[in-house]
Amino acid sequence: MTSIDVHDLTKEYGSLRAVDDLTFRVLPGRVTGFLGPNGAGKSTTMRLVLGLDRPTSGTATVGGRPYVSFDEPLRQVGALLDAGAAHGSRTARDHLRALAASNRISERRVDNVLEESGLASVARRRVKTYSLGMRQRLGIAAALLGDPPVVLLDEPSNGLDPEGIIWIREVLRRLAREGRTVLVSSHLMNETASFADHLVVLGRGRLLADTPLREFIHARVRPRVRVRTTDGAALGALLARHGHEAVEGADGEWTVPHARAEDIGLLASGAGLPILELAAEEGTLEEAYLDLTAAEAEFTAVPSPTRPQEARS
Ligand SMILES: Nc1ncnc2c1ncn2[C@@H]1O[C@H](COP(=O)(O)OP(=O)(O)OP(=O)(O)O)[C@@H](O)[C@H]1O
Repeated sequence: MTSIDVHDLTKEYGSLRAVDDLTFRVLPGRVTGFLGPNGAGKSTTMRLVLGLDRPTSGTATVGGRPYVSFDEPLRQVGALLDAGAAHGSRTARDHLRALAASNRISERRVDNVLEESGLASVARRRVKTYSLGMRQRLGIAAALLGDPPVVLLDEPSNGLDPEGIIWIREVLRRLAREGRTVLVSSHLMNETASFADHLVVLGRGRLLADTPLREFIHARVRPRVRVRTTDGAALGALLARHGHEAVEGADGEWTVPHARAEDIGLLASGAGLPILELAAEEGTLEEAYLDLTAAEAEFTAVPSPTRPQEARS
């Protein structure tokens, strides 16, 4: 089983603690979304896993070994950290061929990943002529080149067109289905919700959550029911009589927190109100994430400085 293990990991840059005593495990067979505000320490953690930086203390290993101990690392771990990493004066094909040669990967595999990433027709163009999205596709192609059991991608959707976003989503789901270990950072909550099974969330270098996606949402956002009938006012009164703290929307529809669609439907039809719309609404990852990070900001907020008029008196 090839997991990524981060144990008591700390990284300081001068007086700044970018990663603060972090412990978590990324398991195979699922996509783990790696979330957190700007500067939370996601990229630093990935760099430490990839041996691109040395930890101040603690360890980061892949399959129980430090990344630097692998002879042919691209066959063990595929990574996209910086889409600008390819040499601009090389063609995409030559870039991948050089990577392949240094890791004993076949030329056929180079053609396969060029095809898979949608770059086959532009593979002989110099990378400096590539758009952001094309560079991003090349970075993802390089990450997949060695057919590795572990894949780390930092913001893979960045710059991709809608077709590319669907493509990367399907690639991530497939990698997980094949039993690989997949860690993906993103700021796009809808996107993350579409491919992740599990989440690791950082805030100021510390672990805020390590939990399945569904549980993360359900613990923070109450499900609700949306209901619309021919008589909004009567429906509102009915809901209030039954103890529901419902909120009326602009079109006369009501949103009922903490309720089940079947209960609300029966209630309305029992009162003779024709139902025009009835839907159970799940909370979104964005709502749950903002709830968590707002709570974190509150918890760590520094006391506001003395106001000027108070200072003067
Ligand atoms: N080489 C470095 N030297 C000094 N400080 C650094 C270095 N690399 C990162 N940092 C700092 O470490 C903190 C964590 O940065 P990091 O890039 O890991 O965050 P992130 O979660 O990936 O953010 P983003 O979502 O914006 O990419 C930030 O305060 C950043 O300024």
